[in-house]
Amino acid sequence: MTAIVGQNAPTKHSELLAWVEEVAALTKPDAVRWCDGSDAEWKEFTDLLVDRGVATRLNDEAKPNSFYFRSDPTDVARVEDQTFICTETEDGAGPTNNWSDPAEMKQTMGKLYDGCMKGRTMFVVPFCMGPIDADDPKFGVELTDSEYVVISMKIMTRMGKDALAAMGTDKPFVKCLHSVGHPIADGEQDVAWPCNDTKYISHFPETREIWSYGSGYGGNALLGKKCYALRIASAMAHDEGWLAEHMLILELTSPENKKYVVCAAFPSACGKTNLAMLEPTIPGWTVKTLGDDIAWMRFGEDGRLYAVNPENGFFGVAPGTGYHTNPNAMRTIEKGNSIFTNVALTDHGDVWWEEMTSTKPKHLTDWHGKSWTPDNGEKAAHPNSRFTTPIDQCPILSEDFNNPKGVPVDAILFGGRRASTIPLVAQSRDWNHGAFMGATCSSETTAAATGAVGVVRRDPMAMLPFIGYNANDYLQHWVNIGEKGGDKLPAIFFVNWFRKSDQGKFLWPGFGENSRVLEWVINRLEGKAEAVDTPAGAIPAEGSLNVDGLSLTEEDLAAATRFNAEEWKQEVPLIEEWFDKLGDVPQALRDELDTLKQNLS
Ligand SMILES: Nc1nc2c(ncn2[C@@H]2O[C@H](COP(=O)(O)OP(=O)(O)OP(=O)(O)O)[C@@H](O)[C@H]2O)c(=O)[nH]1
Ligand SMILES: O=C([O-])CC(=O)C(=O)O
Ligand SMILES: [Mn+2]
Repeated sequence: MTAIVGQNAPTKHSELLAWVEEVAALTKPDAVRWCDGSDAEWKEFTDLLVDRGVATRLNDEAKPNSFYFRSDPTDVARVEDQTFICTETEDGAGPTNNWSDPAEMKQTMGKLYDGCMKGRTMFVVPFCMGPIDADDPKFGVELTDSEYVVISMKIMTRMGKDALAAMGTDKPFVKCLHSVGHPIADGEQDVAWPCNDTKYISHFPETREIWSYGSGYGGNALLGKKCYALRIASAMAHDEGWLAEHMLILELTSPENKKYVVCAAFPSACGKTNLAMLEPTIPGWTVKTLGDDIAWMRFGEDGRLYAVNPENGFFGVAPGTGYHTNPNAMRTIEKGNSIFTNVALTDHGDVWWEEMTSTKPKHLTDWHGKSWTPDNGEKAAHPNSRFTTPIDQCPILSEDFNNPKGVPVDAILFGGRRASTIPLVAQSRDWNHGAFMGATCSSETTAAATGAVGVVRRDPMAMLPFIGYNANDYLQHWVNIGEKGGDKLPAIFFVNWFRKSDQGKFLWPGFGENSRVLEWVINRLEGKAEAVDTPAGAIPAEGSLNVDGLSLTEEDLAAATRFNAEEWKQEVPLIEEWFDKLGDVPQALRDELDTLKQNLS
């Protein structure tokens, strides 16, 4: 194996070479292949996957150069129960993460990795999170035995020979080890979606390493995404004085032609992709997209916070995406060069999912590979089925997407999926109140992670599954950023598109109409919108939210936007319970809870 690694290696990076050799010796692949990220490589891999019957090439007229995958039905989402933060002390991982001792975890997983790539090729996938020409480019190398992961990483990151060249001979990189955990014995046939019932998604923030085993699903297997750009990066950000957050980034231009940048943190499958690509329904406003899932925010020379999207593609929730909800996502995927996983296949070789079109096709092949008709009572696409598509195909991509310095942030929104209590929009009094809003954010669980759907849980800054260290230290870091940034920091708001009527209907139409809330947010920054102070923050005064041309009854509008003291009195003990669970919550946030209680009484 040494010979194979050494001979073909297009790098002289000694630490990388040694690590590739070490992993190859452990996992025992049949071959090692260095990936260059070229179009020829993409063609070779996708041809091979189609020949093997693993992928289906979509109809070239509908989705050129695009491929369809069905996963194993057990491997469809992130596995939070099997996700670990491995730090020297248990306190390092804090009260919200699964903790394991690093040495113990490496021993357990070392046994699983032993020979796990037999019958497969180990791919070496160099990548950079964020622009390669950044001042301090953040490199990674993923070693994986999955071709699906390689082609997905080509879409989602700056992957291949340019990243490898920029790493030189000694630049630091995050070691990302991944195996589907499904060796092929001599003479055995491979399966379409190899994986293993035993899964571990482990992070070693102190040594900046990731070990993933047993899953091929996005958030578990594309290690540049949640594992690196959130869990490991949040630990880096803590040490280096910046923020790595589960946020979209959008640029908004007002009718006066003034530009603003808004970042928004919503939990998984709660509307980031949709808001990032929003088509405003109000005249004169335009939106451009910078990112739909992750924002890295650093202080610029002028003392403001600047946001960069470390990714290079979208890994978006398919169901609910259509021309009526997110036309820009549809236009992005229609250009092709995309991967679709666990959606349904039409009889014409195109893809379909629930709510993509208002009428359902007469016949489909569903995500299980079974014949499907509209009357069979089952969903054709898995609720967490996804499209993987290059960001540069987005018709409203901001010119600043590749700007290594990022864009200065004017406002941060936190949000969740709450049927009651939380008003459509509320502005925080100041940074610490905003951090309190983020820290106490709660949301109904979605299909993006395995486990029950629709259960309300606290999800601080939409980062509960993604904080790579102690959650209290993370919250303290937010407070510290507030002290450092002072009055140059973005204003913080809380939004909730998901409040429901007593009949269980969404009160607010959402999607493009959310532009009205963005307009109110900007008008607040400009001192042009009236608000009413409530214990939950400042909410729109009557008439200050633009509802021109919106078909919504007065009652529904009032119900969507109102502050209800009774509901908030019920919320307080839940927040107290949450803080008790966290334990060592920053004093500044405990003070905010006291203020809330005082204001309510
Ligand atoms: N009612 C309502 N639903 C929305 C709105 N925006 C998004 N959704 C729904 O939220 C779900 C997922 O939204 P996405 O935008 O893909 O979620 P995301 O936050 O990008 O999720 P991850 O990629 O998992 O981090 C879909 O089912 C959408 O239809 C909205 O304004 N109102
Ligand atoms: O990580 C994933 O698989 C997809 C995602 O954005 C999330 O779950 O928040
Ligand atoms: Mn996400």
